[in-house]
Amino acid sequence: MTQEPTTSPGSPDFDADVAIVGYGPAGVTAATYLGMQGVSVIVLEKDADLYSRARAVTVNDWTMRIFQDFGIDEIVKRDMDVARALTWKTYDGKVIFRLGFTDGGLGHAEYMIYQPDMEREIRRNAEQFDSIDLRLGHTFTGMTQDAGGVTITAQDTDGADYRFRVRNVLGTDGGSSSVRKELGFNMIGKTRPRRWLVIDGEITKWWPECNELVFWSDPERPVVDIPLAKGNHRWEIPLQEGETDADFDTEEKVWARLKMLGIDESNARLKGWAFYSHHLRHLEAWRGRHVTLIGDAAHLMPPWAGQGMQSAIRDAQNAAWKYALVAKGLVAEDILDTIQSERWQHVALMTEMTKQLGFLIEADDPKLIKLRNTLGPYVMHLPGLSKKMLPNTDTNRFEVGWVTGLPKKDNALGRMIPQPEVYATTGIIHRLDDLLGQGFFVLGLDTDPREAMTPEQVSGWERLGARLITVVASAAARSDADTIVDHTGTLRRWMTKYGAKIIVLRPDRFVAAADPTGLDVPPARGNLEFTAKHTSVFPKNLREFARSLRANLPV
Ligand SMILES: O=C(O)CCc1cccc(O)c1
Repeated sequence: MTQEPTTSPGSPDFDADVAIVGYGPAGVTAATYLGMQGVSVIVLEKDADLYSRARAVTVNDWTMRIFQDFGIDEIVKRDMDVARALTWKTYDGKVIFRLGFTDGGLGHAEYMIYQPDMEREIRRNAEQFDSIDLRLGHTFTGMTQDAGGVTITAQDTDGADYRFRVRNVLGTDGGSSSVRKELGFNMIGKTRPRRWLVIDGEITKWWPECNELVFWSDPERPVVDIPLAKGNHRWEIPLQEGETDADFDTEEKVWARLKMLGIDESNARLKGWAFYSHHLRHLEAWRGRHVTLIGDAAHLMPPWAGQGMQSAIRDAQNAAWKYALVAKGLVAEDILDTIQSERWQHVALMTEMTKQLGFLIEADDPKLIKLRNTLGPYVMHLPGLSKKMLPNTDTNRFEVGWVTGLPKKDNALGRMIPQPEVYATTGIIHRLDDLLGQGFFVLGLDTDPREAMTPEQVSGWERLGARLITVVASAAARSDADTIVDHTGTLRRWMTKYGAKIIVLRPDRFVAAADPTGLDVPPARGNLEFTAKHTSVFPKNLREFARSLRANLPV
């Protein structure tokens, strides 16, 4: 049966402003941000129930900052354990490499998670938004695009066909994305030849190292040994030459492999196992007219740095506020091109970093192993190594996107602002984001932004809903509703480091504009055109950029 499109109040030609296809962590993140803005969303998710197996294992400070936006960081944390380090060890106990997680200044730690619990919580939170029309068990079957929008065809839980119409679509339907297939977009890249057996269990009796994240680095028995939250545990084991999935088709055979690691039925309960091939693939273009693909639908990386799901969540954050501006008619749809340009830089870096970490476990050439085991213990003491090798505030940066001007080493453009504690007129201490809330903010250091900006700049940002705020060192300097007190001096040091008295923050906490580079609202495509002319500063294309990042990594 084909139902005719219905109309929704507020947008007579559309059933909703946005369709989200896929309700994994990226889909929920995007839907939540849009729901918070009252933007109407139809979500299609083919599975009726939450996927019960853990896939992602960790979240870092940026992802937690997103959950803080949702007001649920303290809630999800109850089901998480703080992660401290990644350690590569040999079975005789020698530590060949160790990377500690450092405080990136974003206001959160790194956590080990149990994905089904985390997902249940973010889904539960999203239920509060009336503008989200969640259709679980509904399958996306196709779409047609025209100048005004997209008509989507879908199947409901009874298998009945129907269609509806939206302005824009966000494809968050994972590695096997139907939206991507419908667009006819193909990913480029490689699939690694090794197949991995991934075993999930629950600890029933403690064993040494059961709470340590260890990459057992042995050519015969390499294992990624991961303590998940709440007593859950995961072992990632590459299949050896000649082994196939069929060699692990019974519990007995899976136990036999675990027993080689010293784990048996007295230590753990087996919850399940699966086989994975690791992909290094991405789309050259994420956007096709009114449709943008993000997360695994646009890029795939191996798991060793715990960055796959998190990259998808960050893509969703980046996309959602832009989709909201477009839905409200505040910025031209061209802004959607900056989702890829901004996010690809970070995704490429995370992919390269993952490959480097993978080398430390997958190496099977005896010469390389010798080199790794000899040099690793020295290299790991190099100052600043974990800052180089793990995601942090410096690498969170983007250079090509929705900013006014050209991001450079010594300016604030495209950087995520740290999150110190601050207070306002009540004197109650808050984390910065909690005090600000969602939206655009113009921050003036000891300066009322209105006095430092042109009336056009002020009205341009206010049109996007910006609040103008003066940042002072102490309440004695000034105290009114538009003042925040940076009593730790963190914002002052950060802005001063980048030579800015005024910065404009986007809803994702990245700097869109700053003095002295310029305080105008960026054009819809930001500096995309502008950077193309600056090939001496920016590589000709982003693949080349990823290659240069790889060359600059320390191992
Ligand atoms: O191999 C995996 O699945 C991820 C291991 C991991 C966990 C936590 C942090 C991190 O950087 C990597």
